[in-house]
Order: sequence, then structure tokens, then C-alpha cells
Amino acid sequence: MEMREKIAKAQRIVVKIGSALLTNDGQGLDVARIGLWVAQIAQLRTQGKEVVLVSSGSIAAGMKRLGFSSRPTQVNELQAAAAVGQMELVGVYESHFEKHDLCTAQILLTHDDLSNRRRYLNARSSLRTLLGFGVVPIVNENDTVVTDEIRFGDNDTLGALVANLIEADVLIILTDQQGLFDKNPRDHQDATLISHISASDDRLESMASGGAGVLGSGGMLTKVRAARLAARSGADTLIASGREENVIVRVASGERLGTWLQPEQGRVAARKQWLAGHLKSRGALILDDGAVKALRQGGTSLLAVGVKDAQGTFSRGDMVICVDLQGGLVARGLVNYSVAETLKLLGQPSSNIGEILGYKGEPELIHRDDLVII
Ligand SMILES: Nc1ncnc2c1ncn2[C@@H]1O[C@H](COP(=O)(O)OP(=O)(O)O)[C@@H](O)[C@H]1O
Ligand SMILES: N[C@@H](CCC(=O)OP(=O)(O)O)C(=O)O
Repeated sequence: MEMREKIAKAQRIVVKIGSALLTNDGQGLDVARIGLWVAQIAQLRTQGKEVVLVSSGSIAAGMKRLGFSSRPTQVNELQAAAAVGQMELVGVYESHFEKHDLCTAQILLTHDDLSNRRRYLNARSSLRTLLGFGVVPIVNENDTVVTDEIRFGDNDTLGALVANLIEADVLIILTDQQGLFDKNPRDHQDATLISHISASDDRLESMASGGAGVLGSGGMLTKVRAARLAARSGADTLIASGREENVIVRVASGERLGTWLQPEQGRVAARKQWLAGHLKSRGALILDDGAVKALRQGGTSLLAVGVKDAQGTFSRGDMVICVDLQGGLVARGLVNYSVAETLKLLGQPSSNIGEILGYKGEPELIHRDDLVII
């Protein structure tokens, strides 16, 4: 059997479970099945892998509680259903995870949270901290505060953005089909499963354009687009059937199940391209020789203790350049503190940050994940 070595090595995994799977044909949440996925995620945790779960299902669960026989169309009713259903959804997860001695956390995100740089960094910092504590974060869209214009709408996109946010190795999208077929298997009996394809393959859109199921909102189109988005931070995407026995563990162990959508480039190259192409530099940090050496030798974050001066008008989350004492370019990165804060921190050890600023933020000025050495 062909194994997918790269997938088997993944340490950080985002698992997205869609509405079509989570419900018993629209009749509330499939609690027993959720228990099976939770047991599989618990197994991944025992293998030392970090898992973030992106789960839909709040609207479907709330619909049942509020007595809707079909999905409401009015935004306020959808929001009410989501608010009611989200309680039940996280309750079901919490009680299942508890049986495996695992702690969960609820994270509700909106578009704004991920497009505003400051909030993006805050969301990322929270998720990283939770993962560090061994918690399984459960993410959904904050449906009660979003309107149509600013909705992700489908959780495939949200899953991909979360994969970007935490720099996951793999995004596993579970759905009600075996994977991506060359055409919609609901309408075409001769549709064939695609086992492996590049996430940037031009044929993906036309293969996936067959629409969604009754409960789902995105269909395959949002899944292949999500794979493309995930590929921007170098993550591999797998689309597989949530009804397949032990699917999460098997897919994560590299077994050839479902569809594997592979990024063109690895994580470091993807991050470099993203930092190089998409952001304008807002300022500069002038590093002492020790800091330059530490960065060049690789693997370290930039600490304030090695920074001599800061110039420009940058805020938290902005891109800055790092230069040596002669003005030579050393690195680019996303800075954790504003220019005013950075100026107060120059030459200081990280342990003094709390006292100087009045709050304890990140210990580094630029985290190594946000740094590209030139
Ligand atoms: N090429 C394709 N391969 C597989 N499924 C497809 C394809 N094109 C459209 N679909 C449809 O996408 C549906 C899954 O998407 P969706 O209903 O949004 O589920 P989810 O809630 O899991 O996101 C499938 O049930 C299938 O009908
Ligand atoms: N946030 C919504 C999920 C939206 C949705 O159905 O997404 P998807 O499962 O990708 O089709 C909910 O919890 O009901």
C-alpha cells in the first residue's frame, strides 16, 4: 500500500468536520459519531501530535432545538440558531474529550479577527498557548455577530485560515464523500476519486463545481479553495470521508485514503514568499552583532536585548526590516510590539517586559516563525 510519508510526519494538524457529517440528516447532532472522532483525535494526542478542531454544526444543532424543520433564511434566525446550537456543540465535545482526560477550549472567530493584524496575532498567540498546554481548541465562526458580507460562511475557508494561523502541517477536511471526485458523485455514477493532486492544479475548480449537499454550505469548491489557501503556508490538505472507520488516525498516519492536495512549496519557502510579497515594511530594527549572529545561525527569535534602535511608525503585527549596525539587511519579520513600546524595550532582557510596559506580552520582539533571514 502506498504510504504518504510526509503526512505521517505531521506534528500540527487542523481537523475540519463539516455540517453534512455532524448531524443525523438534519435531526440534531450525531453525538455517537462525534464520540468516535474525539477518540481518534485523542489517539493523535497520545502520539504527541497537536490538533485544532474546526467544527461546524451550531446552526444545525440550534435548528433542532428551536423547532425549525428547514434551515432558516433570515440572518437573525440563523444567528439565534447558531447561538443556541453552539452551546450544545461544545458541550458534546467537552463531555467526549473529558473521557480521554483532554481539555478543550472554545474559539469563535470572525473575518475581522483574521484580517486585522493585531487581532490575528492575538488569536495566534492564544491558539499557540492552548496547544502548549495540551488543550484541543475547538474553532467555529462567531455566527451571532457576523453578517452576510463579512461571513466566511463555510468552515472550509476558516479551517484553512486556522491552518495558516498556526502554521499547521496538515489540514484534514472530513466530509460526506470519499474525497474529491473528478465530478460530483451525487450526479455522476462514473465519477472517479482523485487520490493525489497539486493544490494549484488548474483543473480543480471545474472538478469541484458541482454544488453542496443539503446541509453543507460550501460543497467541494470551498474545499479545493481551502486547500489552495492552506498551501500558502505550506500545509498539505486531505479531504476524506468522516464515515470511514478510524479515518482521522489512518489519514494522519499516511494511509492512502481520500484526496491529498499537495502544496507546490514547503512551509519555509511559502512563508518567505508571503513575507516578501504581501507586506510593506513599516520600520526598521537595528541589531547588535550578537543578535545578527544568533539570527544568521538560525532558529532563534529576535529578543529586545539584542536591539539597539527602532525607526519608523510600526504597530504590533506590522512588518519591519532588521538591519545590522552598518545598515545591511539581515531579516524581515512581523513585530510583536509597536515602535513606542520597542523603544522602551531596547537592550532589555525579556523578563523585564512586564515591568516596563505594565503588561506581559510575548517574550520576543519577533518570533522565529515570523522571521525570514535574508
Ligand atoms: N467533485 C466532487 N467530488 C466530491 N463531492 C462533490 C464534488 N462536487 C460537488 N460535491 C458535493 O460536495 C458535497 C460536500 O460538501 P458540503 O455539502 O458542503 O459538506 P460539508 O458540510 O462537509 O462541508 C458532497 O456531498 C457532494 O455532493
Ligand atoms: N458556522 C456554521 C458552519 C457553516 C457550515 O455549514 O460550513 P460547512 O460545514 O463547511 O458546510 C455552523 O456552525 O453551523
